[in-house]
Amino acid sequence: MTDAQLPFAAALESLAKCVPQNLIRPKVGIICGSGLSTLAASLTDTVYVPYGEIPGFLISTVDGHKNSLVFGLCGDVPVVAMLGRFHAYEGYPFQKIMFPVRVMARLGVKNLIVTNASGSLNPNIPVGTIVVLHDHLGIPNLSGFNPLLGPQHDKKIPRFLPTSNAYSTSLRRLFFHAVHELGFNLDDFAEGTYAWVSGPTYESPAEGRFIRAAGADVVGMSTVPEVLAAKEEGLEVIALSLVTNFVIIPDTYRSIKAEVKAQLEGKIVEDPLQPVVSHQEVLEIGLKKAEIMRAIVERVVQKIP
Ligand SMILES: O=P(O)(O)O[C@H]1O[C@H](CO)[C@@H](O)[C@H]1O
Ligand code: HPA
Repeated sequence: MTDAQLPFAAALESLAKCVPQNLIRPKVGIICGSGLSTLAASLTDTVYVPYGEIPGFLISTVDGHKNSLVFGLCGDVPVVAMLGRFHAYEGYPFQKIMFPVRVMARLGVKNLIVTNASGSLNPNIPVGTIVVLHDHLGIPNLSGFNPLLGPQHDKKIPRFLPTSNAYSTSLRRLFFHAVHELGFNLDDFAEGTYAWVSGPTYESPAEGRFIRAAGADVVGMSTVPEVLAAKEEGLEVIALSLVTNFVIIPDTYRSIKAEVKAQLEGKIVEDPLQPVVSHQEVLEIGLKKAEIMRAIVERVVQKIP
């Protein structure tokens, strides 16, 4: 499928039928990451449209993703939020993963707030930190799986999209002003580079070490396709990553050979518990921190000129 075959007209028509006039031209779009669907909880006058009722939309199969587009007011600003997103590891093609962003752009959205859950690779960025992305390292982009590969579907969109300016400096500035105005300490928030991996496996230690060495601070399995589509559509983008776990990157490996040798010498060898990451843990941190994220996102939306 190419972008030209995506059902834009049908999606817009179906939304126009169920969303009232005062909400159908949202100014800001929000994508809620894993466990972060409550970001839209403070919207008023809400209208929920299940993804299943929008032509061209997929169904997220991941826990913590709610499968509705919600239109509503944030103060007096009309916004649209995706309660749940689509990931490549679900077996979905990139064109379809990016489709909702392109629909948002056609509805009139000019600013996109993308959120996600991520693992930290940086010892200075603890679990629970909200990281404002200033760059990304798209591992699939570098290995022949750039989401924008394919025919140029719209001559108005540049064939060679620059990405050095992917993350809006003005929205990032608004974010830190919002943090300050809400009484939070700026030093509790971080700025960093997001490594995008395809998933669905969490990183092996060697993979974690590799992307850390390449300069990433956090890692996740989403966001970059949406950001690329948003940039193609001319949107301003801010991406907020909630660190839900540390990527396990031991300095040394436990030597099973040494342990067996010790056992053979009659020594007692402990078998320590080896921690592993789980999506449950990701969702739990999301639940704990979503309220702070919601308050800041709400304030940022109000401050967008
Ligand atoms: O990026 P979001 O959708 O927030 O979710 C993150 O959490 C899931 C893994 O726990 C992956 O989907 C990863 O990308
Ligand atoms: N790795 C990749 N994606 C993630 C992680 C992680 O450690 N945590 C949440 N999403």
